[in-house]
Amino acid sequence: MIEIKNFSKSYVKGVKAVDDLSLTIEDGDLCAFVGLNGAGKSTTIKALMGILPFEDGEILVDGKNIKSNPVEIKKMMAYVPDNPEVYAFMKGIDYIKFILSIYGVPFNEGEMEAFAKELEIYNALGDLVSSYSHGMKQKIVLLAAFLHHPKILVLDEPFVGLDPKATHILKEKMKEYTQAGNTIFFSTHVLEVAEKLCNKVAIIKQGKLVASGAMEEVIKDHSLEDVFLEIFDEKEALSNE
Ligand SMILES: Nc1ncnc2c1ncn2[C@@H]1O[C@H](COP(=O)(O)OP(=O)(O)OP(=O)(O)O)[C@@H](O)[C@H]1O
Repeated sequence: MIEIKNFSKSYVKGVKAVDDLSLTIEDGDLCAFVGLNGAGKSTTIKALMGILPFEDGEILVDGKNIKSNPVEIKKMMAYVPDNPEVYAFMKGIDYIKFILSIYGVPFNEGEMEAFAKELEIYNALGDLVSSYSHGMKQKIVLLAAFLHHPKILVLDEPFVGLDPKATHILKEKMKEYTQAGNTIFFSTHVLEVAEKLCNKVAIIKQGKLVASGAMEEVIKDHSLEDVFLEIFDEKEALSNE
C-alpha cells in the first residue's frame, strides 16, 4: 500500500509545485494520476520513488517511510520515467540483464522472450541502445521494469511514444499485473485509457489533489473527460492540449 500524507514540494521558495497532497493507493489498485501540464504529477511520482527530496509530509510504502527506508522500498518498486534514459553504450539485452541483476532477480529467458516479442522489440535486443528510437527505449525500460516483478510499478506517462500495438499490449499487461495483486500508479493524459483501464483515479490541479477514489465514484455517470473538463474549465483544459 502507498500512503502519501500531506506531501508538499517547493522548487522555488514560497511556490508550491505540490501542495498538501494526501493519497492512498491500495494493493492491487490500477490508479491513474491525471492533471494538466505542470500540475505536479512527476513531482509527486519522483518523491514517491525516493529520487526527489522534500520537506513537508510523509510517504509510506507498506508502512515504511521512503525517507528512512529508501533502499528497502526501492527494492519493491519499479519506476519508468517520462523520458526513458537508458545507457546508450549497452545492448538492449544487456540493459535488461543489468537491471535484473541490480534487483537480484534471475534472468528468465522464456518470460523475457515472450514479452519482448509481444512488444516487437525482440529482434532489436542485440543492438546498441544508442540506435533505438524513443519508443524502443520506452519498450526496453518497460520490459526491464515488469521482468523484475516489482510489487509496485510507477509509470510516468507510459503510453507516450508507443505505437498502437505496444500500447494495447501494455494496457493488457497492466491489467493482468494488477489482477495478480500488484499495484500500478501511473500518470497519463490519455483520459479514455485511464477510464477504461483503472479502478482508481487521482486528479491534481495546480499542485492540489481535487478528486480521488474509485473511478466509478469519481466519474459517476459521466466520462472522465467530462469530469476533467469541468474541473479544469473547458477553455483552460483545451488550451493545454
Ligand atoms: N526541477 C525543477 N525546478 C523547478 N521547477 C520545477 C522542476 N520540476 C518541476 N518544476 C515545476 O513544478 C511544477 C510541477 O511540475 P511537474 O513536472 O511535477 O508537473 P506534471 O504534472 O508532471 O506536468 P506534465 O504533465 O507536463 O509532465 C511545474 O510548475 C514545474 O515548472
